[in-house]
Amino acid sequence: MRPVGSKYLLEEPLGRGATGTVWRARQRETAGAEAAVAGQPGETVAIKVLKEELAQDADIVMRFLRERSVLLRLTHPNIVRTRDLVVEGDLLALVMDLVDGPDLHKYIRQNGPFSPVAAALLTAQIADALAASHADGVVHRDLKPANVLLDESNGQMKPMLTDFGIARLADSPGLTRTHEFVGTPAYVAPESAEGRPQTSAVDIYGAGILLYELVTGRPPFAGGTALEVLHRHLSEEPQRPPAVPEALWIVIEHCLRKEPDERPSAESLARGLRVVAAGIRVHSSPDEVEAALGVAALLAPDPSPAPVPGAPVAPGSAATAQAAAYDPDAYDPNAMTSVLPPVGGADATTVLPATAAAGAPGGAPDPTSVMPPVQQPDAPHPWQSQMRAARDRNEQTQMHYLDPAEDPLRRRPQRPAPQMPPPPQQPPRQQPPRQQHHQAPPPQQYQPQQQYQPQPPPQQYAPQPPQHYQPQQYQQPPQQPQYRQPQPPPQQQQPQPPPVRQQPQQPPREPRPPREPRRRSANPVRIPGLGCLKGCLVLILLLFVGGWLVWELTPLQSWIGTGKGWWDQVWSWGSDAVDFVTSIGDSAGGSSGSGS
Ligand SMILES: Nc1ncnc2c1ncn2[C@@H]1O[C@H](COP(=O)(O)OP(=O)(O)OP(=O)(O)O)[C@@H](O)[C@H]1O
Repeated sequence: MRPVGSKYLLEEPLGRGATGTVWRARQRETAGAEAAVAGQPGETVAIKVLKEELAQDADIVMRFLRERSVLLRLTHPNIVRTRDLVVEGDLLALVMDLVDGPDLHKYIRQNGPFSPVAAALLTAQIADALAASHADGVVHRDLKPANVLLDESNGQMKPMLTDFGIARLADSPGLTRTHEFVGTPAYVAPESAEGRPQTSAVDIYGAGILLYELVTGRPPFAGGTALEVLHRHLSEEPQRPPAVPEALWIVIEHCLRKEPDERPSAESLARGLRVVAAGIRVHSSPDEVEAALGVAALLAPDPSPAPVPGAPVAPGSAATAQAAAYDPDAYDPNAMTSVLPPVGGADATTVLPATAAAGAPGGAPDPTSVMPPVQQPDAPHPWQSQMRAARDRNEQTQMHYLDPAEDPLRRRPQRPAPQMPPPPQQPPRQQPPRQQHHQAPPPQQYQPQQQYQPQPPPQQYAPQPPQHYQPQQYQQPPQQPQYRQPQPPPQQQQPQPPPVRQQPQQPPREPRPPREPRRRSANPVRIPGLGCLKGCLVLILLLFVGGWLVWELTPLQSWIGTGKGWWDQVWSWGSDAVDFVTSIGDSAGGSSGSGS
């Protein structure tokens, strides 16, 4: 079991999605005032741990924190409640209510399609959730069966919409750099596929696709590559399958209009679906049947769709005025966030930039009252302070980079360098700045096309020559080639952004002089022991054995005509030698004696 912050323990994974893994988890202690739901120790919750690559991206972390108040305040019987948001080191997690039941995608795979009545009633509840969030200015943008959980806890199936706010992360380059397709092609509205202005109508389109899938078991535009599916959304008119009653088809067809301005509001959709459900039952009254067939009258185009913050809005559309209130030129997520009422108590208020509180002191959100936050030019961004505060609050298992030179597992014994003339001076190496995720870059401008158009990968992830990623700690003396980096050729040194965090400057180490080349041995053949007494004895032994072999195995004996064995011959040679030495001694003694 893994702790998340100080308050939660991850127990087992429930599922994995494009943006992270959802875990069943347990509350260790009551959460602080910054959480929307304090919870009780021992309580079971669901925690979505965002993918590491997202959590390591300062831009996404900031985005996530900005979404905090959006996520925490969304409460509706058909919306999975977000209880808390955890930032711990490189971990980013959403704490949610645990829903006891499968998601709609799994349910359809296991049980097949719903009856038209059940599908209409289920989608009506999802439309209720959408109506509430749209009224709050929040567009889901990733509506699909996998994001609808079926709460079966009370003996009946209640659809619960989840993953609000996660789609906003998709706007960040953090996802597009992974070359994954952000969003699910089968559920993407034509305007999103084209990068056209988006409003809450994208959720209505998603609801239409979902309703179609609930009744038929598959979405209308599926199969083939993602591009083919997107193309079908743009160009193909869906055909009514035999399983879909006519009244229900009228609703689906209105939701799937290519032009977003022709789609109904979520509220109208919910009402229309209930009317249809009443008129397509087995025992419907003639009036109910007639009302169902006349449902088109209830599905008038939404006069004021909620704009997606940051998305360009079609000129002249009803959403233009609202969107203009957010920012006429570019999307400033802070402006959006600053209008949101604080959630969760006193601490939550500090989440918001100070200027935001003045602009929107709680209460119902009103997009027209958005006050852009006033920022001091050199002051840290309010969300940077918030990010730091969140990290500090949750910091438990911080990971630290360990200099390999200081790593006791990697460090080599250092011998004193021999006294050598200094090597020729190397030019100082250019140290590339290392992107630190603890400090965030300024918020990026929202690009609506970013989600579906290939983007050049952002600089911090761009493939670089290896020397651009060599941190200073990897500088090692020349005799440790495994840590050496190749000298960058001058033309490869590209201009780099200034480093966001200064590393403490380490005094430059003296490069070690290259080792003196090893002298060749004077004994290239390397006879063992040669040059010492042992060597002499070994040599004598070798000569003795060699002589024996030559004596015994060659016709040398017969040539000399001794007929003796090796030992006898050696003995007689030895005796001869002794006699010779003795005779010399005697003759020397005799001559000296005669002389005297
Ligand atoms: N609050 C929750 N309670 C219980 N189970 C949950 C909860 N949230 C998600 N799950 C389960 O976890 C699984 C993964 O959820 P996730 O939202 O990551 O999946 P996804 O919607 O397919 O992914 P994505 O939308 O990121 O592509 C789902 O199958 C869902 O059943």
